[in-house]
Amino acid sequence: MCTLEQLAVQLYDAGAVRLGDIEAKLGRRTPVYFDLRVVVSHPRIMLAVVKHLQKLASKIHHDILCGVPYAAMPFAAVMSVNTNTPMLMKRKETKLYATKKILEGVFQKNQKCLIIEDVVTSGGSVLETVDALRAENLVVTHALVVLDREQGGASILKANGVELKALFTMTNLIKILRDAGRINDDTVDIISDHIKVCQFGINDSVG
Ligand SMILES: O=c1ccn([C@@H]2O[C@H](COP(=O)(O)O)[C@@H](O)[C@H]2O)c(=O)[nH]1
Repeated sequence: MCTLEQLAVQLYDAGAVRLGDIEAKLGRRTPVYFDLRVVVSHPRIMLAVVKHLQKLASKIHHDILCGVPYAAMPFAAVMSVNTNTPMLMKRKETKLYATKKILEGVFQKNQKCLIIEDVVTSGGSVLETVDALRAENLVVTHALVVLDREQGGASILKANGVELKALFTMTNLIKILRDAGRINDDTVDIISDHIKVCQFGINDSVG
């Protein structure tokens, strides 16, 4: 299995790190955006991400997996197959005809569901999935994420009874990329300043 440092560089070289003045969720601006959707085009990187997620998952008791739609669903699907763990698919919107479901897949009340996510900023996307799972009497205590942007999402999730475990934090990812010569000190400073200033709290709208 490659190291997290090697994985960070592979993600950067595959185009998963976008730098500049970028529009993020709800019209907010960010100097860095992580687009982990590119990983579906790189099976070896997919496998590397998933193996690291599986290592974290192996320390958390769970019966079933659920990826946050849509970017994390391929990660959850590959983990499910590799570890022979059933998975659920959460829809963004409830299906309007036939089954009228928000969750697809077979599950039982009180099963422990482990959430898989690509990036956490405010934690709002993870919370939407937590709410849908808990509404169906599944037990959710943990979420795994590839990147925690360290903008308050982990604390908001903790306040909602969900412990977040990340492969990378923003701080260690940009340090790895700087040490590997992919980004310079100025970029590191701009991103670090943004993270300090752009924080979410439990009273902010995280939708
Ligand atoms: O760099 C980023 C930041 C966010 N995303 C996507 O947004 C949500 C996470 O934002 P929350 O505020 O925590 O809901 C997540 O589902 C990502 O897919 C991103 O891709 N890259």
